Amino acid sequence: MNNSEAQAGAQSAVLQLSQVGKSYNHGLPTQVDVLNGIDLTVKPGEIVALVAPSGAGKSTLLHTAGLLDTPDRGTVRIAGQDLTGKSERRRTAVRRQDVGFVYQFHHLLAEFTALENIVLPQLANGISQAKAEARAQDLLARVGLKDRAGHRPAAMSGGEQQRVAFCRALANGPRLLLADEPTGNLDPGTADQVFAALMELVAATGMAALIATHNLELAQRMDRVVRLEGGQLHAGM
Ligand SMILES: Nc1ncnc2c1ncn2[C@@H]1O[C@H](COP(=O)(O)OP(=O)(O)OP(=O)(O)O)[C@@H](O)[C@H]1O
Repeated sequence: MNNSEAQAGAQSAVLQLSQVGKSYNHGLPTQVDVLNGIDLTVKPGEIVALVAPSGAGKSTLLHTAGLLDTPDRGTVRIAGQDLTGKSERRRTAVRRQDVGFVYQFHHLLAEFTALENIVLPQLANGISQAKAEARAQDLLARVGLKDRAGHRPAAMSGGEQQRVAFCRALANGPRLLLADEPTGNLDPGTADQVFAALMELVAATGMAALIATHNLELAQRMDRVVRLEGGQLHAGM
């Protein structure tokens, strides 16, 4: 790749981490470099699997990429904007607009229906009730949950709840989806269904996705696998 190709690639990237570093010193003389020179580019429509041994820094990496945490070194760019050292207000605005998160446990609001859980973040973002409901219905239909719109989380299976959590993460049309073990709590068959729904959503929206998983079989089905170990990213498992 020549310089202008590298620049063009960087410009079209949704997420670009350059030489990102993060250290903790635990109050001890020895410092732990959890992230040490991380370079990662994720483009629109690309799903990248992040695999890592427990404690390797997977959550730290996802939180840094999603602007929930700040790196000690290096730069984090989302949709071409360098957000390193920018105000918390600006970072929060970009996070709300451009980043969707999904966790191992769905964290849906128990007293609200599936539809309402997907509508609420849109209302908070200034979208009208009618538009928000239409989008929520559309997202639910895409993940095969059209007839569960009126169900509360307690009346849905684990896999259904997690599919609703994906819809909620996508409610405001983020460019980047970050997921931390989104199928970690599900049996293999359900994990498969949830993953298929995720693939469908990424294909339909052209989002970029970085998905941390311990499930190597699912990881292999993504576009690319990166492994975090010793503070660095390596290609493949
Ligand atoms: N706020 C903090 N202060 C000090 N050390 C921290 C802090 N957050 C994380 N660590 C340490 O950094 C390392 C990476 O933590 P992180 O939560 O990112 O790991 P992980 O790969 O997500 O782990 P798991 O897969 O077990 O959830 C761990 O050794 C952890 O103890």
